[in-house]
Amino acid sequence: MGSSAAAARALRLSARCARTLPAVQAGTELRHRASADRRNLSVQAAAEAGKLKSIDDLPGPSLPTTLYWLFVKGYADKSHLLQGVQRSLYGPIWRSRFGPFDIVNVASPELIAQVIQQEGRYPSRAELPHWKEYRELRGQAYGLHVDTGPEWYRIRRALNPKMLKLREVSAYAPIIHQVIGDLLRRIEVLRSLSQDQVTVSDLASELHKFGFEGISSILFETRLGCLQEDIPPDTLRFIAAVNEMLTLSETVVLFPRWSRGVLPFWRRFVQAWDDLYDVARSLVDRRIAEIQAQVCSGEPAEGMYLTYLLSSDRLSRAEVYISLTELLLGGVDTTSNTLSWALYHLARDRGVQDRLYGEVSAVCPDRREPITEDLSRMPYLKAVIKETLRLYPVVPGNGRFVSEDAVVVGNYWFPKKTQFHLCHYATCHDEDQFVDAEVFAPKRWLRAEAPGSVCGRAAPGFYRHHPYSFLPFGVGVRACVGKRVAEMEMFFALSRLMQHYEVRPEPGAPVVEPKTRTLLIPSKPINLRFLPRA
Ligand code: HEM
Repeated sequence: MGSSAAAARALRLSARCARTLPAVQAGTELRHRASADRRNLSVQAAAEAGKLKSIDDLPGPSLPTTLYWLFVKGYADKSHLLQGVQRSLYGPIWRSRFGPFDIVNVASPELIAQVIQQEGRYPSRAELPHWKEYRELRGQAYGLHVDTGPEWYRIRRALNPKMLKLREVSAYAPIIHQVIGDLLRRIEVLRSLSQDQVTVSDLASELHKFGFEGISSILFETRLGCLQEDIPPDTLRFIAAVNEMLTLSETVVLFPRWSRGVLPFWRRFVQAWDDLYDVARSLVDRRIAEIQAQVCSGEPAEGMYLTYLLSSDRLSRAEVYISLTELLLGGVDTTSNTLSWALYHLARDRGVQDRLYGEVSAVCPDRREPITEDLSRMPYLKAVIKETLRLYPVVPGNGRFVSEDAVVVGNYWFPKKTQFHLCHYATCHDEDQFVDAEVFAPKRWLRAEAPGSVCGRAAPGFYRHHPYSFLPFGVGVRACVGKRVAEMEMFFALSRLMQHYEVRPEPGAPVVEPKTRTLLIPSKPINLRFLPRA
């Protein structure tokens, strides 16, 4: 264990030495520091003058109250709902303490904006001591989620260009369409095997395979065949490991280090991470071998994401492994759950589905595959995805660990190293921000439409929600690196599914509520009927 941790440290040190910040950047950093110091002095002065309250003045539940809510009232897997309950009890900012956590919850867009504005140059979501411990145990690089400060930023800058630039991401359209073609064939097979010849059961699990195939075809430039009849064992292993790791991550962090050998959680957590990492590493290695073979035979080594990352030479091999593991981890459940919820609502709302179908067939007649340029003429398609993410933000609560400076939020002063929890689920479901907040109404996102009613109720101010009340991909330099890829996958998949099928719920299908397992996921299987369009 000691030697692998030392290897990781050596790797990080050598990376640091090789990439000393250029003078210009250092200058900017000094200026940034100076202005932060000035702000800090005025914050400190205000606090000392007694104008500001302190963290100890915040309202919030005691430990027994929290335990009561979680385990007696049953909010343990519905922590997204607890945000709204606690906001109504304590107001838009409150403190909760639980095990090793001491958290300041923020549940109004104005206060969330204040936290983000003070997040500093290298924002951090949360300290993940148990993820760090695992990486040190295995001698791996830290990667995006664990690394902090300039080290995080260096990795992020290497990953951004082929993920966040629209022009670059458009190059992935053909491969995404190929994968969607496989999804359509898979749906045909599943329908034909079902009792009534139209139902696809547990849609979310099928869309997980689609999500895995989609993102890995971009990242690893390899088709894995996740949507074929015989699903590759590594795909199943990865999907199971994501579930296990995310579930255990919430538990492991509560227990002290000495319990690692006594309780079963840590061992299972390590095994889940091993599976995630091994799958990603073997995909990277497979592609590297292909590239080497291409180069040896004089062929140009062309590719998409991984080829670019390797050839840019900005990350060490260990950093490439962990970055690809993290991109894969971020890119499967997020898009697949969002698509599941979108289809779930479209099936229940014929009006919305007809309108979406009308838009898709007007822009892409005769089932023409949409191209990136078509998307600017599909505002309703975008509105459907936005509305889905508003009702079901996959990341229902985000974090900011403000480590560099003291900050002021509301009229409270917080010392540095305060952990903030940004309650996005609560703000997305806030009636003050979104009229008829619990109703699936994509048209609320269409600015061109005259303000009217969502469900028969007049709604002046309809569109005027605060921009920080809806941040499904986060915000600022730390925002989701896969946003553009995710949107493209979801826009194309949904429009092609609409071209081919009308979706309907099973007769007597139950209402499916979301539950929290770090991410917001369906609490029961979603089964839908896929009726072929004429
Ligand atoms: C519906 C789809 C998705 C949603 C709603 C989503 C949402 C988010 C959110 C809220 C964050 C935190 C941002 C912040 O702290 O401000 C995040 C981070 C991240 N996402 Fe996504 N995501 C999605 C798809 C993807 C995809 C497809 C990928 C991979 C290609 C991905 C990879 C990541 C990574 C690696 C991070 C960490 C970035 C960092 O810490 O620098 N996500 N995502």
